[in-house]
Amino acid sequence: MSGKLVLITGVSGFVAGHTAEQLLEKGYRVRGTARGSKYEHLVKTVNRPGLEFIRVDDVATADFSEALKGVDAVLHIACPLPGRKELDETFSSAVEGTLNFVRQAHAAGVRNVVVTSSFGTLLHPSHGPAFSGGSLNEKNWGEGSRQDVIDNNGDVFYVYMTAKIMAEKALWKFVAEHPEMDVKTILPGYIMGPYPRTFSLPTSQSSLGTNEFIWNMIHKGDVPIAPNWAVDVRDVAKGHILAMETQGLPPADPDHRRFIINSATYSWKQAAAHLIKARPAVAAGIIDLETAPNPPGPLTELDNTRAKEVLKFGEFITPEKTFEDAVDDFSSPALLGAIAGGTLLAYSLAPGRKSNLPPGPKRLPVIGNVHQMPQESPWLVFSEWSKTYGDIIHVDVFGQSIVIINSTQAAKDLLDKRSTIYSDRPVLVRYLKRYAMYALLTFATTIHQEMATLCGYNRTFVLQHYGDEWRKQRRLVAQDFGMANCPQYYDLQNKEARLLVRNILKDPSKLESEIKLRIGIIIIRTTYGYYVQSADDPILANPLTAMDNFSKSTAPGNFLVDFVPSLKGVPGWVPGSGFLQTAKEWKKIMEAASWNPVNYCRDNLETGKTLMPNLCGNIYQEAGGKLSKEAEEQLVWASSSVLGGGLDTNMSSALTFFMAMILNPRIQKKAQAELDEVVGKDRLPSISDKANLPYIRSIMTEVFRYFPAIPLSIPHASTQDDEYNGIFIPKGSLVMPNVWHMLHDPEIYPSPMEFFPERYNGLDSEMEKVKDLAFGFGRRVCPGMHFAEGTLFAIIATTLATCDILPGLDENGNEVLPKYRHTPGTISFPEPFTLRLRARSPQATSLLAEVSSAIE
Ligand code: HEM
Repeated sequence: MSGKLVLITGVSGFVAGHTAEQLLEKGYRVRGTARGSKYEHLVKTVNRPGLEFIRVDDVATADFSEALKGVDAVLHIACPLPGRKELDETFSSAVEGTLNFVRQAHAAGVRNVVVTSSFGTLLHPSHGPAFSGGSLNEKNWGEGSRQDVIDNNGDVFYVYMTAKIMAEKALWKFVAEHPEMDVKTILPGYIMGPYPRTFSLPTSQSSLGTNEFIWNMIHKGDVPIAPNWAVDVRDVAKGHILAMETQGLPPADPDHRRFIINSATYSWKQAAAHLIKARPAVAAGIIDLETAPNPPGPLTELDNTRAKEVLKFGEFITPEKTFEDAVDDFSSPALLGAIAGGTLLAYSLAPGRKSNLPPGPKRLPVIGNVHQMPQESPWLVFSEWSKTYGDIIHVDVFGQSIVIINSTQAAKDLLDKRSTIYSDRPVLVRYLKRYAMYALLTFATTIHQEMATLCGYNRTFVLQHYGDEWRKQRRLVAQDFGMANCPQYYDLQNKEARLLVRNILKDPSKLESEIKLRIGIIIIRTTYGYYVQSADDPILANPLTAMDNFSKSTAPGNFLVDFVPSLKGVPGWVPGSGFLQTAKEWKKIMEAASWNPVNYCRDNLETGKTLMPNLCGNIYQEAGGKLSKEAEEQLVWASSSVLGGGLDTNMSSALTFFMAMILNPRIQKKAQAELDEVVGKDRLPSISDKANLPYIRSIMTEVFRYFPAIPLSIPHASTQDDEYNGIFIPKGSLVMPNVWHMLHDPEIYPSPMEFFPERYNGLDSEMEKVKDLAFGFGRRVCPGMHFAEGTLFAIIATTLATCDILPGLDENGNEVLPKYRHTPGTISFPEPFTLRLRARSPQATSLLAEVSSAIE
């Protein structure tokens, strides 16, 4: 068939590039399709006799008539990956990406068609069959459905495999209707190996393809738990060509026309052991794989007998050679140079996408993005980075765009002004989770991990995508805790603040537990109309246990399912699937914690036991005592977000207040003078005094600034491609405002590490600027901010009016001052410290003693 013309789609890709090279070597002529910018690049940079290019932008919709002219056979290798499209769009572009091309090939009279499919079509997207021993052959088919993907929260593997299954099934349906077509499909394992030399080398880590696994393995990275089916890219190319050349198979029969192309099952441990010997130069970069999690069951083989017998494939390249050649390519100066220049901002290399980083050595090295990601107090590290990289740091962590914003202006421009496209919450894709969890985003991953999802924590709107369900739940909370409604809860907040001070005065060692209890009481009472009696009251204790489980479930590495989300489909008997049981139990606790108080509220409305007003009670009363099932569910999950959103945050700020006061006796004196003058000593202050107490307001604001409870806010996600000041921000970016940095900018807040309420000159307009940052942005801004201020103000004013706050003492009676140190996590607390309270006067003590602890 020498001299015949073969059309290859997506010719600049890893497999297609090798296929083109091998065809040229065999004497074929090759026409390759490429998308716009790649096409331009190829035309300028590649000049090889027998090889021509044609521009095709979207395989799902393009007109291939020009491309198909005079063609003898076609190899359809271009593969539209799931990317960040809507689900239906992903599926239809996968199916149409195949059908559109094959239909046109048929219309153009081209019969010989080879289509690249995937091992993913052989098994269920859960990967269960991959870890059950035995072997898979071409007769196996995976079942994937849209509902399955949704049930698995859009897990990337589910999306990818389901799209591939749908596309290949649609193809065989078409072939059945057109039996004159000579179609074959190629099902490769994990494709690895060297890059084709005719085309440019990858220019970013995220474009290394599956070779990225090897790259990570030799750069102190981690390796995925995968079925370990290894095939050399050159063999995949060879498989396409042999399939194209093989004639006379039974027509329209997928059972004889699908070909698994796979060399062997080859574990990471085997690969590591081999490379340490064969390529000692990379040995130091390989982590100890003995500690890597084991697959959940015995690996299944991919049976390549049909390729050997029907295609006369001959010997496959061994995985050892594949790994060696890939590693050799990695150390080629050309590839290293290309990557080192661009990985931090992989986007910057695509046309129209710009880097904001200066060229040259200041760029973080390629792997540094992940390994340099700070584990503790990342806001402090990002703040340092801003000195080098500027106000917007755009990091690519294994293909996930993360935008760290260190400037108030940029945060407001993007998250407030463009809130229509920056109000989503991130779904952290598998790789980001896998790698960054260890390093970067303990805080961000806390909100979107698989275990957390299994336990049902993703149902409250704090974690939800920007959409209808979020909107409905949020409306309920925002309306009840909005500014105008807050005064209805002042009495309760005042009373609990007073009981708090009275109890800590008695026993200062209870500082933390008492703050937690009192804030818990306030929130449960205002949300459900139930007055919590003690810390072990199940109505408070259950949600606290649920929150605690949430932290455990989201702690990096605690649950294997976080590493392989698709394990959720694994049957319970598979070793290692114990997490399913735990998830079940924790889900039960979460459900009880969320439903019980709502049930209490509803069922006791008529008896009068439900204390009014309260969020749920108000909603039931408005609806005449009964809600539809859907509305009730919304209320349950909306109300459960109040404790989650309001407890730790308020508690952190209250602790910061006590810490700052211990360190600043001068400020205490000045605040007490204001309180004595405005409120007098005959009564306790109240939230209604707030308007007349500018210095107390300034202290409260300075608490928010000095030690913001959520220093990196809760990350938002973008839902559209965007550009800001020449920087391209891709759709799906995780956007993280470094609020701590903004509130410690010395240009705006001189001597930022000093607790200095005078910096606001008593001006509310200046104080608002702090709250504008500390409570988040745009449509996601904290709906409880006014309510939270009420609680905190009551605690600050009551404590200062009645007590002096003194440092705790060590065992020798020496004063111990607290240190400005953060605990890790999304919500950060000052590190534990001790204090003493001293009543300012007998009168203050008796005013506190008079506070009733009756249920109200
Ligand atoms: C000092 C106390 C508090 C601080 C510092 C604080 C801060 C924040 C911040 C920074 C966010 C993220 C906003 C964003 O994504 O841009 C947030 C969200 C949220 N907060 Fe607060 N908060 C506090 C108290 C409360 C209280 C008392 C409630 C209960 C009413 C509450 C409920 C929520 C909820 C439900 C969200 C999620 C909003 C959404 O995703 O749409 N917070 N908060």
